[in-house]
Amino acid sequence: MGHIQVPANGEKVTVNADGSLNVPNTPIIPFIEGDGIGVDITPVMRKVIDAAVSKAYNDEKSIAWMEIFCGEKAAETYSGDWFPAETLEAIKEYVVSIKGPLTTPVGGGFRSLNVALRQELDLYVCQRPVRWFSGVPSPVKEPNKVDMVIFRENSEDIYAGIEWKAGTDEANKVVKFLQEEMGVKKIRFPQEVGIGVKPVSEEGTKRLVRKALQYTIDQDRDSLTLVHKGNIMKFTEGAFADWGYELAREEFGAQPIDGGPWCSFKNPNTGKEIVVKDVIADAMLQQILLRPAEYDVIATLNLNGDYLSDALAAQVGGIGIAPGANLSDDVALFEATHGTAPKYAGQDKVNPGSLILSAEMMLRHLGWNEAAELVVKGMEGAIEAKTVTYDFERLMDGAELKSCSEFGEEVIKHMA
Ligand SMILES: NC(=O)C1=CN([C@@H]2O[C@H](COP(=O)(O)OP(=O)(O)OC[C@H]3O[C@@H](n4cnc5c(N)ncnc54)[C@H](OP(=O)(O)O)[C@@H]3O)[C@@H](O)[C@H]2O)C=CC1
Ligand SMILES: O=C(O)CCC(=O)C(=O)O
Ligand SMILES: [Mg+2]
Repeated sequence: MGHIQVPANGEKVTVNADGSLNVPNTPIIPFIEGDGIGVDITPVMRKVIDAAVSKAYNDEKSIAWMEIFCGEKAAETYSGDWFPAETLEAIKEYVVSIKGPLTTPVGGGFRSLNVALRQELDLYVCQRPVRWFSGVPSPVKEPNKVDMVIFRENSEDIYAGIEWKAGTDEANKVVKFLQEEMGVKKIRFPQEVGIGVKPVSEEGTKRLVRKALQYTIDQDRDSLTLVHKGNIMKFTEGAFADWGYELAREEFGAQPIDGGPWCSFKNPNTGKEIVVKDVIADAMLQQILLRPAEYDVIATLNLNGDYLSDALAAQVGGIGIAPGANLSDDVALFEATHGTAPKYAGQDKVNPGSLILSAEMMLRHLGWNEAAELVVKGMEGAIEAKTVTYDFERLMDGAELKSCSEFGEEVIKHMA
């Protein structure tokens, strides 16, 4: 049964044949409130975005928010269905939407609702920009040197959840197949072993790296780094790097540097050199701490991207301020990097910055850059005034502790 109420005052965003968007003055934007702290941060995000849009366009534009359901609120609304079909349909039909974090139901048949959403909608890019806002407390000496954009492959890898529990018939069958038909002798304890599969394809890799390189060109960035553990997992992570370089050479005309595999090409818009390089994943975790200025756009596999996102976020203030987007060729679903932080749920305490900045990305995606600029101005102003939530307050000298909703009010105040 349908539970989505379509706002009467709004219109749909549509996609043109060339992939660009038609954005009406009152676009209908579906939102999922989210579990845990979703109840705290989502209303604050909406209020901040409404204020920015109203101010930027003199009330000539506004967002017609449309609540859609997933996770715990869906289970309550749809008699136990955590993942309603009409939610998926709405995300597809309305093209641009935003979500709060989701918990995975225990025994609900889903490994992760977030991963399921990405898979069902083929949102193959997880784009996570990481940059420092002046005044944000950081554990590193020069957080201003961190300015990277992660393109995390969002549909493949060990993250796809193809695995079998130890001791089950399925796990035993896979082990038997590997040993008897594939000649595998390296399974250390074959009797009681959980076993997983790591699919990484040429098509999946190339479509991700293509998006990352196009972004590098469009945003006039300096380099793209392929992050992988190909020295150990040669045919999955190693192939990711090989296919990434191949794409750079074949589709972007990159030429090898000193015999390769690093290569470079000229940005067709600016003539500036773009370097395509690679770094092994464990070394990358050191590099981002010691030499962050050398890294710009990053393309990586699903699990590496998950780890890198939180590690990089920590360098610029933590996951309370880390935004993101899940993208296919036409659908965009914006979401924070963090999860449901259940211990803080309903306390009006956490930092809504991550979801606000995810919505700021959404405004830019809609072409509403003036409103996006106001959001950034408001965030910068609130942080510089040291009126911040607990996560920043505990690390800042002389800061004034604000609740989640009060921080939202501060952001709005500083848009003026
Ligand atoms: N996309 C999604 O919907 C995601 C969902 N999840 C799910 O969320 C649940 C909880 O995961 P968990 O591993 O605890 O990770 P979380 O990201 O939910 O929280 C970990 C810690 O990060 C800090 N934190 C998170 N969000 C904020 C915020 N808005 N403001 C300030 N600090 C914040 C808190 O740190 P401190 O304690 O130091 O204050 C918190 O305890 C799991 O079910 C997981 O699967 C996880 C990641 C993404
Ligand atoms: O889906 C989840 O529960 C976790 C996902 C996650 O950590 C991420 O996408 O960064
Ligand atoms: Mg994560």
